[in-house]
Amino acid sequence: MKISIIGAGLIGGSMALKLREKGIADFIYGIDNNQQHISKALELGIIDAGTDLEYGIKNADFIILAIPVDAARMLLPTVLDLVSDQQTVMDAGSTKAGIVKAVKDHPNRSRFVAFHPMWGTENSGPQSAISDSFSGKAGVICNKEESAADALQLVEKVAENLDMHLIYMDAQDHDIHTAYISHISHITSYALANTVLEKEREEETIFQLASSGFSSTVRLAKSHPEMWVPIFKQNKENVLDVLNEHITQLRKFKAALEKENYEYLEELITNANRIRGILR
Ligand SMILES: NC(=O)c1ccc[n+]([C@@H]2O[C@H](COP(=O)([O-])OP(=O)(O)OC[C@H]3O[C@@H](n4cnc5c(N)ncnc54)[C@H](O)[C@@H]3O)[C@@H](O)[C@H]2O)c1
Ligand SMILES: O=C(O)C(=O)C[C@]1(C(=O)O)C=C[C@@H](O)C=C1
Repeated sequence: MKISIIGAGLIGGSMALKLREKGIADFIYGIDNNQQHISKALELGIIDAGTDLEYGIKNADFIILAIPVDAARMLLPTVLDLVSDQQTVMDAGSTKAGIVKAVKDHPNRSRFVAFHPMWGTENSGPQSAISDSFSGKAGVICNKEESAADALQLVEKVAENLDMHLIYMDAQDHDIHTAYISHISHITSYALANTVLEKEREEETIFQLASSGFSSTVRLAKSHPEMWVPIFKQNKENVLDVLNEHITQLRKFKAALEKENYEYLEELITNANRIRGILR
Protein backbone atom coordinates (compact mmCIF):
# COMPACT_ATOMS: atom_id res chain seq x y z
CA MET A 1 0.00 0.00 0.00
CA LYS A 2 1.25 3.51 -0.86
CA ILE A 3 0.68 6.00 1.92
CA SER A 4 0.80 9.79 1.91
CA ILE A 5 1.31 11.57 5.21
CA ILE A 6 0.17 15.19 5.21
CA GLY A 7 2.04 16.61 8.21
CA ALA A 8 5.29 14.71 8.76
CA GLY A 9 5.45 15.61 12.45
CA LEU A 10 5.15 13.68 15.72
CA ILE A 11 1.90 11.84 14.94
CA GLY A 12 2.25 11.45 11.15
CA GLY A 13 5.89 10.42 11.59
CA SER A 14 5.16 7.92 14.37
CA MET A 15 2.39 6.32 12.31
CA ALA A 16 4.67 6.12 9.26
CA LEU A 17 7.44 4.41 11.26
CA LYS A 18 5.10 1.82 12.74
CA LEU A 19 3.19 1.08 9.51
CA ARG A 20 6.46 0.57 7.64
CA GLU A 21 7.76 -1.70 10.41
CA LYS A 22 4.53 -3.75 10.20
CA GLY A 23 5.02 -4.14 6.45
CA ILE A 24 1.73 -2.56 5.38
CA ALA A 25 3.39 0.51 3.84
CA ASP A 26 5.37 -0.11 0.63
CA PHE A 27 6.12 3.53 -0.07
CA ILE A 28 5.48 6.63 2.03
CA TYR A 29 5.18 10.15 0.63
CA GLY A 30 5.51 13.13 2.96
CA ILE A 31 3.70 16.42 2.37
CA ASP A 32 4.54 19.25 4.74
CA ASN A 33 4.67 23.02 4.45
CA ASN A 34 7.89 23.00 6.47
CA GLN A 35 10.70 21.84 4.16
CA GLN A 36 13.02 21.21 7.11
CA HIS A 37 10.51 18.66 8.41
CA ILE A 38 10.53 16.92 5.01
CA SER A 39 14.36 16.81 5.04
CA LYS A 40 14.42 15.47 8.60
CA ALA A 41 11.71 12.87 7.84
CA LEU A 42 13.74 11.69 4.82
CA GLU A 43 16.94 11.55 6.88
CA LEU A 44 15.22 9.49 9.60
CA GLY A 45 13.67 7.06 7.09
CA ILE A 46 10.15 8.14 8.06
CA ILE A 47 9.22 8.94 4.46
CA ASP A 48 10.60 7.76 1.10
CA ALA A 49 9.97 11.02 -0.77
CA GLY A 50 8.67 14.51 -0.19
CA THR A 51 6.06 15.73 -2.63
CA ASP A 52 3.29 18.27 -3.20
CA LEU A 53 -0.32 17.84 -2.12
CA GLU A 54 -1.77 16.98 -5.52
CA TYR A 55 0.85 14.39 -6.48
CA GLY A 56 0.85 12.88 -2.99
CA ILE A 57 -2.91 12.43 -2.99
CA LYS A 58 -3.22 11.14 -6.56
CA ASN A 59 -0.50 8.53 -6.00
CA ALA A 60 -1.50 7.08 -2.62
CA ASP A 61 -3.95 4.37 -1.60
CA PHE A 62 -4.17 5.73 1.92
CA ILE A 63 -3.82 9.34 3.06
CA ILE A 64 -3.18 10.38 6.66
CA LEU A 65 -3.93 13.99 7.56
CA ALA A 66 -1.84 14.84 10.65
CA ILE A 67 -1.70 18.64 10.80
CA PRO A 68 -3.13 21.07 13.43
CA VAL A 69 -6.92 20.79 13.68
CA ASP A 70 -7.76 24.22 12.21
CA ALA A 71 -5.54 23.53 9.17
CA ALA A 72 -7.04 20.02 8.87
CA ARG A 73 -10.56 21.44 8.91
CA MET A 74 -9.63 23.83 6.09
CA LEU A 75 -7.64 21.35 3.98
CA LEU A 76 -9.82 18.23 4.23
CA PRO A 77 -12.43 19.36 1.63
CA THR A 78 -9.60 19.93 -0.91
CA VAL A 79 -8.11 16.52 -0.10
CA LEU A 80 -11.51 14.88 -0.67
CA ASP A 81 -11.92 16.80 -3.97
CA LEU A 82 -8.85 14.90 -5.23
CA VAL A 83 -9.65 11.32 -4.14
CA SER A 84 -11.39 8.47 -5.96
CA ASP A 85 -13.52 5.58 -4.65
CA GLN A 86 -10.37 3.47 -4.38
CA GLN A 87 -8.70 5.76 -1.85
CA THR A 88 -9.17 6.32 1.87
CA VAL A 89 -8.41 9.42 3.96
CA MET A 90 -7.95 9.33 7.74
CA ASP A 91 -7.19 12.26 10.02
CA ALA A 92 -5.50 12.27 13.41
CA GLY A 93 -6.93 15.46 14.89
CA SER A 94 -7.52 15.93 18.62
CA THR A 95 -10.95 17.52 17.99
CA LYS A 96 -13.56 15.99 15.74
CA ALA A 97 -16.86 17.93 15.51
CA GLY A 98 -15.54 20.79 13.33
CA ILE A 99 -13.67 18.43 11.03
CA VAL A 100 -16.64 16.13 10.32
CA LYS A 101 -18.91 19.17 9.92
CA ALA A 102 -16.56 20.67 7.30
CA VAL A 103 -17.08 17.67 4.98
CA LYS A 104 -20.60 16.56 5.95
CA ASP A 105 -22.06 17.27 2.51
CA HIS A 106 -18.94 16.61 0.46
CA PRO A 107 -19.61 14.16 -2.42
CA ASN A 108 -16.58 12.09 -1.33
CA ARG A 109 -17.40 12.20 2.41
CA SER A 110 -17.61 8.41 2.61
CA ARG A 111 -13.91 8.08 1.68
CA PHE A 112 -12.99 9.83 4.95
CA VAL A 113 -12.70 8.22 8.39
CA ALA A 114 -12.46 10.56 11.39
CA PHE A 115 -9.82 9.13 13.71
CA HIS A 116 -8.14 10.26 16.92
CA PRO A 117 -5.17 8.35 18.33
CA MET A 118 -5.12 8.74 22.12
CA TRP A 119 -1.36 8.94 22.31
CA GLY A 120 1.01 11.84 22.02
CA THR A 121 3.79 13.64 23.81
CA GLU A 122 4.79 17.20 24.62
CA ASN A 123 7.27 17.08 21.72
CA SER A 124 6.64 17.84 18.08
CA GLY A 125 8.16 17.43 14.63
CA PRO A 126 9.56 14.36 12.84
CA GLN A 127 12.62 14.25 15.14
CA SER A 128 10.23 13.32 17.99
CA ALA A 129 8.51 10.47 16.12
CA ILE A 130 8.65 7.08 17.86
CA SER A 131 7.64 3.84 16.17
CA ASP A 132 6.36 1.96 19.20
CA SER A 133 4.14 4.67 20.51
CA PHE A 134 0.48 3.84 19.99
CA SER A 135 0.61 0.32 21.50
CA GLY A 136 -2.17 -0.39 23.96
CA LYS A 137 -3.77 3.03 23.51
CA ALA A 138 -7.29 3.81 22.29
CA GLY A 139 -8.01 4.90 18.74
CA VAL A 140 -11.33 6.74 18.48
CA ILE A 141 -13.36 6.52 15.26
CA CYS A 142 -16.11 9.14 15.02
CA ASN A 143 -19.36 9.09 13.02
CA LYS A 144 -18.48 5.74 11.45
CA GLU A 145 -21.86 5.59 9.68
CA GLU A 146 -20.69 8.47 7.46
CA SER A 147 -17.75 6.42 6.13
CA ALA A 148 -17.86 3.73 3.41
CA ALA A 149 -17.55 0.14 4.73
CA ASP A 150 -14.25 -0.51 2.91
CA ALA A 151 -12.72 2.80 4.12
CA LEU A 152 -13.73 1.97 7.69
CA GLN A 153 -12.28 -1.54 7.39
CA LEU A 154 -8.97 -0.15 6.17
CA VAL A 155 -8.72 2.30 9.08
CA GLU A 156 -9.59 -0.54 11.49
CA LYS A 157 -6.75 -2.57 9.95
CA VAL A 158 -4.37 0.38 10.26
CA ALA A 159 -5.34 0.85 13.93
CA GLU A 160 -4.76 -2.85 14.53
CA ASN A 161 -1.29 -2.51 12.99
CA LEU A 162 -0.63 0.42 15.31
CA ASP A 163 -1.57 -2.02 18.13
CA MET A 164 -4.42 0.24 19.25
CA HIS A 165 -7.88 -0.78 20.46
CA LEU A 166 -10.87 0.97 18.92
CA ILE A 167 -13.64 3.05 20.46
CA TYR A 168 -16.54 4.35 18.35
CA MET A 169 -18.12 7.68 19.22
CA ASP A 170 -20.23 10.52 17.97
CA ALA A 171 -17.94 13.48 17.08
CA GLN A 172 -19.68 15.92 19.44
CA ASP A 173 -19.54 13.46 22.35
CA HIS A 174 -15.86 12.91 21.54
CA ASP A 175 -15.16 16.63 21.89
CA ILE A 176 -16.99 16.80 25.22
CA HIS A 177 -15.08 13.84 26.66
CA THR A 178 -11.68 14.96 25.35
CA ALA A 179 -12.24 18.44 26.81
CA TYR A 180 -12.61 16.72 30.21
CA ILE A 181 -9.97 14.01 29.89
CA SER A 182 -7.31 15.62 27.69
CA HIS A 183 -7.67 19.32 26.93
CA ILE A 184 -8.18 20.70 30.48
CA SER A 185 -4.96 19.00 31.68
CA HIS A 186 -3.00 21.12 29.24
CA ILE A 187 -4.53 24.35 30.51
CA THR A 188 -3.80 23.43 34.14
CA SER A 189 -0.23 22.55 33.20
CA TYR A 190 0.31 25.81 31.27
CA ALA A 191 -1.19 27.75 34.19
CA LEU A 192 0.96 25.86 36.70
CA ALA A 193 4.12 26.62 34.70
CA ASN A 194 3.17 30.30 34.48
CA THR A 195 2.43 30.37 38.23
CA VAL A 196 5.82 28.93 39.14
CA LEU A 197 7.67 31.12 36.62
CA GLU A 198 5.92 34.16 38.13
CA LYS A 199 6.59 33.28 41.79
CA GLU A 200 9.97 31.55 41.58
CA ARG A 201 12.17 34.01 39.72
CA GLU A 202 15.34 32.00 40.27
CA GLU A 203 15.41 29.58 37.35
CA GLU A 204 18.40 27.77 38.83
CA THR A 205 16.32 27.00 41.95
CA ILE A 206 13.52 25.56 39.78
CA PHE A 207 16.11 23.35 38.11
CA GLN A 208 17.69 22.27 41.41
CA LEU A 209 14.50 21.59 43.39
CA ALA A 210 12.23 20.18 40.69
CA SER A 211 11.66 16.51 41.31
CA SER A 212 9.22 14.05 39.79
CA GLY A 213 6.12 15.79 41.27
CA PHE A 214 6.71 19.12 39.56
CA SER A 215 8.22 17.57 36.44
CA SER A 216 5.25 15.27 35.85
CA THR A 217 2.59 17.92 36.47
CA VAL A 218 4.34 20.50 34.32
CA ARG A 219 5.36 18.17 31.46
CA LEU A 220 2.37 19.13 29.32
CA ALA A 221 3.31 22.83 29.58
CA LYS A 222 6.14 22.05 27.16
CA SER A 223 3.56 21.34 24.40
CA HIS A 224 3.66 23.82 21.54
CA PRO A 225 1.02 26.50 20.79
CA GLU A 226 0.82 25.60 17.06
CA MET A 227 -1.09 22.45 18.06
CA TRP A 228 -2.91 23.58 21.19
CA VAL A 229 -4.36 26.99 20.25
CA PRO A 230 -6.31 25.36 17.37
CA ILE A 231 -7.58 22.63 19.74
CA PHE A 232 -8.84 25.17 22.30
CA LYS A 233 -10.35 27.25 19.47
CA GLN A 234 -12.19 24.28 17.92
CA ASN A 235 -13.41 23.00 21.29
CA LYS A 236 -13.98 26.37 22.97
CA GLU A 237 -17.42 25.74 24.52
CA ASN A 238 -16.53 22.37 26.08
CA VAL A 239 -13.16 23.62 27.30
CA LEU A 240 -14.77 26.70 28.88
CA ASP A 241 -17.33 24.46 30.58
CA VAL A 242 -14.69 22.22 32.20
CA LEU A 243 -12.43 25.21 32.94
CA ASN A 244 -15.25 26.81 34.98
CA GLU A 245 -15.56 23.63 37.03
CA HIS A 246 -11.78 23.53 37.46
CA ILE A 247 -11.70 27.11 38.78
CA THR A 248 -14.50 26.19 41.21
CA GLN A 249 -12.39 23.25 42.42
CA LEU A 250 -9.31 25.48 42.88
CA ARG A 251 -11.44 27.91 44.89
CA LYS A 252 -12.54 25.07 47.18
CA PHE A 253 -8.91 24.34 48.06
CA LYS A 254 -8.27 28.05 48.61
CA ALA A 255 -11.32 28.39 50.89
CA ALA A 256 -10.40 25.30 52.91
CA LEU A 257 -6.93 26.73 53.59
CA GLU A 258 -8.07 30.30 54.27
CA LYS A 259 -10.67 29.05 56.77
CA GLU A 260 -8.22 26.52 58.22
CA ASN A 261 -10.87 23.92 57.54
CA TYR A 262 -8.51 20.93 57.42
CA GLU A 263 -11.37 18.43 57.56
CA TYR A 264 -12.72 19.92 54.35
CA LEU A 265 -9.21 19.84 52.85
CA GLU A 266 -8.94 16.15 53.72
CA GLU A 267 -12.37 15.55 52.18
CA LEU A 268 -11.26 17.24 48.94
CA ILE A 269 -8.09 15.16 48.77
CA THR A 270 -9.89 11.91 49.65
CA ASN A 271 -12.42 12.56 46.91
CA ALA A 272 -9.59 13.23 44.42
CA ASN A 273 -7.95 9.94 45.46
CA ARG A 274 -10.89 8.11 43.81
CA ILE A 275 -8.91 8.54 40.58
CA ARG A 276 -6.58 5.78 41.91
CA GLY A 277 -9.38 3.26 41.51
CA ILE A 278 -9.87 4.29 37.87
CA LEU A 279 -6.28 4.77 36.70
CA ARG A 280 -4.04 2.26 38.43
N1 LIG B 1 0.89 15.60 19.86
C1 LIG B 1 -0.08 14.94 20.43
O1 LIG B 1 -0.04 14.69 21.63
C2 LIG B 1 -1.26 14.49 19.60
C3 LIG B 1 -1.98 13.35 19.98
C4 LIG B 1 -3.05 12.94 19.20
C5 LIG B 1 -3.44 13.69 18.09
N2 LIG B 1 -2.73 14.80 17.75
C6 LIG B 1 -3.16 15.55 16.57
O2 LIG B 1 -2.32 15.20 15.49
C7 LIG B 1 -2.15 16.31 14.62
C8 LIG B 1 -0.66 16.57 14.42
O3 LIG B 1 -0.06 16.85 15.65
P1 LIG B 1 1.50 16.59 15.90
O4 LIG B 1 1.67 16.44 17.36
O5 LIG B 1 2.01 15.53 14.99
O6 LIG B 1 2.10 18.01 15.47
P2 LIG B 1 3.53 18.32 14.84
O7 LIG B 1 3.72 19.79 14.96
O8 LIG B 1 4.56 17.42 15.38
O9 LIG B 1 3.33 17.96 13.29
C9 LIG B 1 2.47 18.66 12.45
C10 LIG B 1 3.14 18.79 11.09
O10 LIG B 1 2.22 19.39 10.18
C11 LIG B 1 2.90 20.38 9.41
N3 LIG B 1 1.88 21.30 8.94
C12 LIG B 1 1.20 22.23 9.66
N4 LIG B 1 0.27 22.83 8.90
C13 LIG B 1 0.36 22.26 7.67
C14 LIG B 1 -0.35 22.45 6.44
N5 LIG B 1 -1.34 23.33 6.34
N6 LIG B 1 0.00 21.69 5.38
C15 LIG B 1 1.02 20.79 5.47
N7 LIG B 1 1.72 20.57 6.61
C16 LIG B 1 1.39 21.30 7.69
C17 LIG B 1 3.95 20.94 10.35
O11 LIG B 1 5.01 21.55 9.65
C18 LIG B 1 4.38 19.68 11.11
O12 LIG B 1 5.45 19.02 10.45
C19 LIG B 1 -2.91 17.48 15.25
O13 LIG B 1 -4.18 17.57 14.65
C20 LIG B 1 -3.07 17.07 16.70
O14 LIG B 1 -4.22 17.62 17.27
C21 LIG B 1 -1.64 15.21 18.46
O1 LIG C 1 0.86 12.85 26.81
C1 LIG C 1 0.83 13.91 26.18
O2 LIG C 1 1.80 14.64 26.07
C2 LIG C 1 -0.39 14.30 25.48
O3 LIG C 1 -0.65 15.46 25.45
C3 LIG C 1 -1.18 13.31 24.77
C4 LIG C 1 -2.65 13.64 24.55
C5 LIG C 1 -3.36 13.62 25.92
O4 LIG C 1 -3.30 12.58 26.56
O5 LIG C 1 -3.97 14.60 26.29
C6 LIG C 1 -2.80 14.96 23.93
C7 LIG C 1 -3.65 15.20 22.91
C8 LIG C 1 -4.26 14.14 22.21
O6 LIG C 1 -5.09 14.43 21.23
C9 LIG C 1 -4.07 12.82 22.69
C10 LIG C 1 -3.21 12.58 23.69
